[in-house]
Amino acid sequence: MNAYMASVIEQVKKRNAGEPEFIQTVEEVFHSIEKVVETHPEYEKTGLLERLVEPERGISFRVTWVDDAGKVQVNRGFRVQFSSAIGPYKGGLRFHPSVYIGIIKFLGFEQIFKNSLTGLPIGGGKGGSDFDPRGKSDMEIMRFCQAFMTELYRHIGPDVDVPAGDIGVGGREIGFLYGQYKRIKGVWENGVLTGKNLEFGGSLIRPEATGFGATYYVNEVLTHLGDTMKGKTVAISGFGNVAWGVCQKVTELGGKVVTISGPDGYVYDPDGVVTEEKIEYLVEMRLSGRDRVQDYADKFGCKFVPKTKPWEVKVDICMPCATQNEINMDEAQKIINNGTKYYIEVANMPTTNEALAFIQGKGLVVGPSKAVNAGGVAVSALEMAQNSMRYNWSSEEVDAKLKGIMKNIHAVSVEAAEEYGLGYDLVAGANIAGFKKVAAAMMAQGLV
Ligand SMILES: NC(=O)C1=CN([C@@H]2O[C@H](COP(=O)(O)OP(=O)(O)OC[C@H]3O[C@@H](n4cnc5c(N)ncnc54)[C@H](OP(=O)(O)O)[C@@H]3O)[C@@H](O)[C@H]2O)C=CC1
Ligand SMILES: O=C(O)CCC(=O)C(=O)O
Repeated sequence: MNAYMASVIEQVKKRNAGEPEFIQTVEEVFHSIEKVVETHPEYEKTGLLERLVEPERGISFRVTWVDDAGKVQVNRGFRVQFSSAIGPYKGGLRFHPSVYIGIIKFLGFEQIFKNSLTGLPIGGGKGGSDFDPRGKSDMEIMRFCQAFMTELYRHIGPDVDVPAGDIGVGGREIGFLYGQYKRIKGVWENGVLTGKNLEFGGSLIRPEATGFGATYYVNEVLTHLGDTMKGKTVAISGFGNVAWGVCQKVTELGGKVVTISGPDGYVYDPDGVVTEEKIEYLVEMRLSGRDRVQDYADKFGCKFVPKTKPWEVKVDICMPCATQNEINMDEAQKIINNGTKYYIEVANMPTTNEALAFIQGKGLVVGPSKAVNAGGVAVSALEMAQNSMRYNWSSEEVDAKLKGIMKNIHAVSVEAAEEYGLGYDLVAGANIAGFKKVAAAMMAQGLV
């Protein structure tokens, strides 16, 4: 790596010691954009990379709430407003016990480039809490969300920062958060959050957008390579919001998802998660708050493998849909041994940098998460547009726009990789295309 970029990485490591996920994503992006930075000496003169890796603003706050037993609970809340170079900060909220500032910064940094790739005017941000929703009653979730928003409201707004869902945050939580925002502000500003229910300004297709978008992206890859989804077997991890959207769209396109997974293990369903009943059951399992995928195997009479990830199953396409760094070198080796041809990241940063390089080195076609899962935030931006217009598009209209956005993300990634002589490298292409737009906006806006 060139001296300028190496020195910025050194600084990132020093300043953010104890935040390995954040350091990992910075290294991953820098690895891809080296050739771009080399042809733009003005980036070094203006400290562009140093500015890019430092959030514009970050807040950490106490969230005090009372559980059903009357006991006072204290959690930690975060919002990192990473970059407003191309639009208001935009990105989800994650409620999970593993959340700490390093997770929020890694997700916020990824969001900058992902949001840029959508072609829509949205900057990068992310937030969340170490609150564990598992086993909590609706009332506990509501009290937590109200307490969280009681601090967050002063930092967000439809033209400032627009949070949405991520792991542990779905329509129910967004509803409680919006109710509290409205109560405090006393105005109808539903563009402040996305992922809302339809009755108060949500967009059709938002719940399924990440999974649908990911599948549209895979379809672009297959078409580009003269292949098709028809008859393909697909392994996925996770069983949440993203996973069920993938199951539904893969089925529609003629493929078959044969695995799902949870913290308890994975399910192998050779007939595929293809019927409406099975897909609806995934949604039910997630809403139950039990976080157990074995329930699916028990209900539909298929194989359950405890405490194991699904990558040992032989399939044509692997699509990790659960969480960060779920694929390390051991899991990557299994994917290679199975002769899988397409490795498509859907969860945010599901692959360690070492495993990603290994998989790419073995010649698999790799779709990077920033590009593949961008359909979720893209439809969130369409929700913002509908809220501003005080109007709703039909599901056909939103779906057509989503399809167009995913097609374009693939196309600009291909073009960017080719421009720098990198061939069909979708990882580098996505990073370069996302970065170039943000860098151009930063250069035009002066030293901020
Ligand atoms: N929802 C959206 O619109 C978008 C989501 N994504 C990404 O897609 C992925 C799946 O999201 P979603 O469908 O909502 O999630 P899921 O409902 O599938 O839940 C994630 C799963 O990952 C498990 N997990 C294991 N380790 C961790 C960890 N360290 N942190 C968090 N979860 C962990 C969780 O189990 P356990 O709780 O037991 O650990 C849970 O089963 C995530 O990476 C998310 O960031 C990306 C773009 C948009
Ligand atoms: O819809 C959004 O604003 C954010 C989705 C998200 O958190 C993500 O893209 O990882």
